[in-house]
Amino acid sequence: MLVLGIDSSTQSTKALVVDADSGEVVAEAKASHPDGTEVNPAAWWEAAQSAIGEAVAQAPGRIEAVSVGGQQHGMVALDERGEVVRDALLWNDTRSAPQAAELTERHGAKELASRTGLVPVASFTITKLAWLAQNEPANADRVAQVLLPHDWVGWQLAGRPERTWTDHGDASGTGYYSPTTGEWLPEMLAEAMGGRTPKLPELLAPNAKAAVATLPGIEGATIGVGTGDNMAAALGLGLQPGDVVVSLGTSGAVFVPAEQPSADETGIVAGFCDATGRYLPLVCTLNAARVLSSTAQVLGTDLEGLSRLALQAEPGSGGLSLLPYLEGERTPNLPDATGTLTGLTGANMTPQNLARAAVEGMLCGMADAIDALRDTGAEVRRVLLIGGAARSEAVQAIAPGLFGVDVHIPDPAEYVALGAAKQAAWAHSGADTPPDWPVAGTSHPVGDDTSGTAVRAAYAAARHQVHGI
Ligand SMILES: Nc1ncnc2c1ncn2[C@@H]1O[C@H](COP(=O)(O)OP(=O)(O)O)[C@@H](O)[C@H]1O
Ligand SMILES: O=C(CO)[C@@H](O)[C@H](O)COP(=O)(O)O
Repeated sequence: MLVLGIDSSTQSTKALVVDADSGEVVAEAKASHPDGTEVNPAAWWEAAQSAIGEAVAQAPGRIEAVSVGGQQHGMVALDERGEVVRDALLWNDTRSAPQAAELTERHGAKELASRTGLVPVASFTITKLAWLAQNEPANADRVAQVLLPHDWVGWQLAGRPERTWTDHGDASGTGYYSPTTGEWLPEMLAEAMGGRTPKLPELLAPNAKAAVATLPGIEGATIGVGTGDNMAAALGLGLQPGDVVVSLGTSGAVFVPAEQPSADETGIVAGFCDATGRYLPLVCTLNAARVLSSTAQVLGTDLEGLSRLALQAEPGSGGLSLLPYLEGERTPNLPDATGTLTGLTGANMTPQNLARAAVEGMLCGMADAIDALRDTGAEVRRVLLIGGAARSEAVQAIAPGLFGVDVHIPDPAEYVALGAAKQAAWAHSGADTPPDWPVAGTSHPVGDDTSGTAVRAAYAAARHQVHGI
């Protein structure tokens, strides 16, 4: 039986056709999304149709089920007719930072963490809706329903039926959902929207059959409930207790499977649900893979060239530290920050040191995130490194020393789309548990590499010097 998994993430849509019995990927395709932190969802649909069309054309049979994993938190506001009211504001759009601060001021971080699992930052959907209500009231008046990116793409696959739906994983990133009760908090949404009460999608179980596809090429396929991209990656990897994932895509996301919901009032760890009915505490930065591509551009090289240069420099980059807040930052909560390179001298300002400082700066943020998860009681047995930038040799070589634990690199694959495919197979089977597909990879033991301690100390000192934290 063949199933289709879709990853509608920040930079692109990926489609994988997977053999549901073996977990083997039999066809795949990708289509780009436009740049920017506000995007017309029509661009996601165009990319989805293109990637699905190409993948399905290579598939050796009929697609029985499909699911969508999508970038989390994006605000997709629809009017009475189901048309988008304005371009979606994405998770990495920081304009709603003042609304996040207002919400926290009004309710207190402790209360919000215990009610919603989150302390608001500009990424979360609720702050974007509050921004809309305050800045575009005429648009806010037209909002009849709010969806998340994966909800919207799944709804298009089904031919835009009357019913809309979502899952608990992606719902837990809105700020108007309770991970402890598993229900929406419509009063939070109404308050953020100045008393307006848009409809919310129906919350479905992780293995629900949500709808039936109408898209030519996959007509009649069961549509699974879908989920957020990080929840889909966790499902695709089949995590064991103590497995911490560091996902280096547009965002740097660090997460671990958990049996209980979390409520971190510091706001560093977001208390999300996963895509199996359990939980996924997660720390997310705005700056990951693009730190490397921007640095490669400055150095006049490509990503392989950047990796080669970085590996020619010594740990510590000759005294350079890069605070990589190129898009502002979410963790730490510095929405207006810019990047800073500290420690420059005539002697150390080499392409090799700059390249290594970019890799170290990106990974130091991830190492801080692993510590934050540990601080909430999470067991850290090993790190699994995934996402586009995990393909970099320099990243693979430098990560174990900075993280201070063994790093496992699952074979390069689209784990979000694979998790979505697994969810589709689960929904189609009606089984109690998702299928167990093998994931191959290579281990990079930390050994006696202690160079990371000094690198992280220099990075922390630079952050303290520049941002006082
Ligand atoms: N070999 C590599 N080295 C470093 N970065 C890479 C490499 N291959 C891909 N990337 C980066 O990975 C990013 C895409 O990763 P992906 O996980 O697909 O992101 P997203 O899910 O946010 O769309 C791009 O920014 C790309 O430049
Ligand atoms: O905001 C978060 C998680 O809270 C991001 O992880 C988004 O879900 C986007 O992911 P990528 O496109 O970078 O994979």
